[in-house]
Amino acid sequence: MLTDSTSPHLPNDSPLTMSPGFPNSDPPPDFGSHSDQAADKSSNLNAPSQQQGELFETAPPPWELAAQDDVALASIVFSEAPHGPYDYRIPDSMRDDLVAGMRVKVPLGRRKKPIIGWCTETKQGKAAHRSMRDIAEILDTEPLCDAALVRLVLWMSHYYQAPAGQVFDTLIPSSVRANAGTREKTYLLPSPMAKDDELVGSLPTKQQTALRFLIAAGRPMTSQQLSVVAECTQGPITQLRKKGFVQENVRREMNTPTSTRWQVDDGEVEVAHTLTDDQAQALSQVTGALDSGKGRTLLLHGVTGSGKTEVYIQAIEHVVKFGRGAIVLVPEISLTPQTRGRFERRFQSVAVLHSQMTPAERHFQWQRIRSGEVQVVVGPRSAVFAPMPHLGLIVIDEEHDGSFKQDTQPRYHARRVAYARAMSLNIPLVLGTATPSMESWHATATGRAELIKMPSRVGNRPMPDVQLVDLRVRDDRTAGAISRPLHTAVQQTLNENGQVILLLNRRGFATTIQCPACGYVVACPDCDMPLTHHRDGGKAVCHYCDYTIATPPWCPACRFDGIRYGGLGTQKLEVEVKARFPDAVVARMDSDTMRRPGSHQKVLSAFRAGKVNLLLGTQMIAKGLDFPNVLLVGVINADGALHFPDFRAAERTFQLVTQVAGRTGRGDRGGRVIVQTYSPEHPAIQAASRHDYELFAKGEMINRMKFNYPPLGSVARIIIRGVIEEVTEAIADSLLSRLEVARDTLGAEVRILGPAPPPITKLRGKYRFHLLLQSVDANHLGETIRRATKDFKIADKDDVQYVIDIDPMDML
Ligand SMILES: Nc1ncnc2c1ncn2[C@@H]1O[C@H](COP(=O)(O)OP(=O)(O)OP(=O)(O)O)[C@@H](O)[C@H]1O
Ligand SMILES: [Zn+2]
Repeated sequence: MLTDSTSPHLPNDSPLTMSPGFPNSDPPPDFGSHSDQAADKSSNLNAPSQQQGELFETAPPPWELAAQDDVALASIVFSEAPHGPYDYRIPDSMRDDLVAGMRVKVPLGRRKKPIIGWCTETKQGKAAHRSMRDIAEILDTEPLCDAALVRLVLWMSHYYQAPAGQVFDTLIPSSVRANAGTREKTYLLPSPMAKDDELVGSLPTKQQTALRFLIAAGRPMTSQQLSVVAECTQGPITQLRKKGFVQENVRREMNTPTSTRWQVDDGEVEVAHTLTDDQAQALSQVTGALDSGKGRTLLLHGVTGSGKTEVYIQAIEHVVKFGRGAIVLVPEISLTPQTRGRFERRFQSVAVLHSQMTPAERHFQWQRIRSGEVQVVVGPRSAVFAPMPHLGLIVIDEEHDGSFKQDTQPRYHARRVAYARAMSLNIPLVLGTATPSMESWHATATGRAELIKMPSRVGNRPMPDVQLVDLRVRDDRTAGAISRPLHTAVQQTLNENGQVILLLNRRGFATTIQCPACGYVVACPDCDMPLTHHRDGGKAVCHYCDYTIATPPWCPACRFDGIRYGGLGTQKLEVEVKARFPDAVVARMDSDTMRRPGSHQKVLSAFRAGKVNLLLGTQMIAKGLDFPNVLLVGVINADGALHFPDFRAAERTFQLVTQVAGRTGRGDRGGRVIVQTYSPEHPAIQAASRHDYELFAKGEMINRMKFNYPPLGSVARIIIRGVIEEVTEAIADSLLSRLEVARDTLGAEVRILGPAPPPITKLRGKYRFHLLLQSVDANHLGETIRRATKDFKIADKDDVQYVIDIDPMDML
């Protein structure tokens, strides 16, 4: 992200307007008419194609253009194939109502019924051919996306190479599209006829009474309400309607108001702190950026416990003072009551978005946000699309977190999108973290982002001492997962009434089930990955697709009955911990124990209250938690993520160890960290043990430079999947040749690798191949793929699909 060449606001990106008046290409007769945006222009690296989104309002309004054009047209896109855009004629009766960002119904192909599409643009133009079709119906009275969000959609569609219709569906939750939790209510109001006293006087008494009540009320009423105040049955009211004395007005309303504030009573208090010098300095840099009225990116690099949240809050207070609002993105797993509470206690009107909302709640919050009453939206990556009318600031907390990248189409990164949105609105984007992503760090080095440092903890608390335990040293090892030094430290901490956090980034009990006699590994038939044994319920589960069987008591291959459970998951660790420290109250936090809504809160408040002595779990315990009595953090195996075939493996390891280490030493009693590892000399682990981000970043940047990996270059990945291995590979091969041709025609500098089987060779019953593309110029990369995949059709009978992943976050 943040590479110059792709910055949406840069002028050199720019003949990108949705310029009306561009010649229409010949449309396929059955599919409406191809829109300008789809007009076939041979791609040219220096003049990106017309469909590229432009985030700024640069196009003159349609009526200022070419007077010879004579029809009102709308560009419509669809979330299902064919995606469009196609041009439709806007009937005169709809001309004043249709605006980009609304949904419409239009005829498409030979379909019997009109289908739903999104309007991306209205314009004046020439009907391309006589049979050009008309918009059938407009579905929204107000656009669901304002002009700026429509531009964001078009930009995302271009950059991530995903159909605009799909991007719209991502921006606007289905609960909003379906009006979840609302119903239509019919209101009555007097018609002009009711002004005629003589006419009214001629009505039967009951009807007259009812009508006079309605007139006196001076506001629309439902017939129910009217019958109550007028003390009559529905009969007279129905008569009034029939005779035309009252008119009907249908409105959509929320069924029941959903409570907007919850868990305010979690026993915590939130006071405005007197800022430390670091915080005050950071805040003034952020408010300076806010007051500059410019789009700027600020990277707030503050060590764990440096009080970044307080800086966000006071910056948002500044924004709110000017009648504007802010969006705060947090990783889904840090949407804890603690985070929520911090914001809810400090602002009047907060909307917290999370994955466990009902559709009605989601819709309700969306409407609240759009109405302008919400000051702060807090939520995971999708909150970047919150329809705030006066957005003044976007904050991304833990900006390095992998959950900001969506792993289904459109595969967007919330940081990249937030950047695009902020720059187009000329507002600052604040990225906060103790462990900046290499992308953001590089941006500060090249001047595209400003660096703000908070190098010390609140109250000048020292960073915790980190001790590395080399698991290769036999004397320290035990039969279990906990080494001798870690065991001693846990015992000491418990004796002193301190609390302990243990991190193991693998859920389940045993991570492989293998037969010692024949070597057979129990694997998922659909994914070819080893199944993980889960003790509760005696299940073997595929962690990629959730395929579940009863754990086999003997080897399915050779019937040997001594099948072995190898590898270590959080369940097994829990058993070991309970055996070693029988007096301690232990809680486990992983996605298996945290399935039910509210389970997070339950465990964390028990931990806060001191009812739990030892908390163990996966990475969900590594972030954001702020508990002063945690005196020891243990990392069971720091190498877990280190040996992944991924250029980000070291970065992830550094982040995880640093973040979890940061959970201790946050109170007056200090704290220490024990990290168990087989590679204590690894630079990522060394740097994490010294809390030295810059040391890590420097070494890592040199590694990335060798191969032009991001952030020094751009990467894209194309995954091809299909049911028949040979067919899938053949299609991957033909895609490769198209990519090579496209690259050579464009003269683009792009390295293409593959097709090769990725680490996960089979997923949900489909074979997989991938192609990796690399370039120092994101534009070259994007254009090459766009050109190669344009008109690339795969026969239905082959049953092969491909997905494009721009800036992929994993290579699995
Ligand atoms: N100026 C201050 N004076 C006293 N306490 C403060 C101040 N600012 C923040 N705190 C407290 O310090 C603790 C740490 O703050 P916070 O959780 O914001 O840190 P952080 O930088 O986000 O850390 P992490 O990256 O580990 O999540 C919190 O309990 C917070 O209430
Ligand atoms: Zn599977």
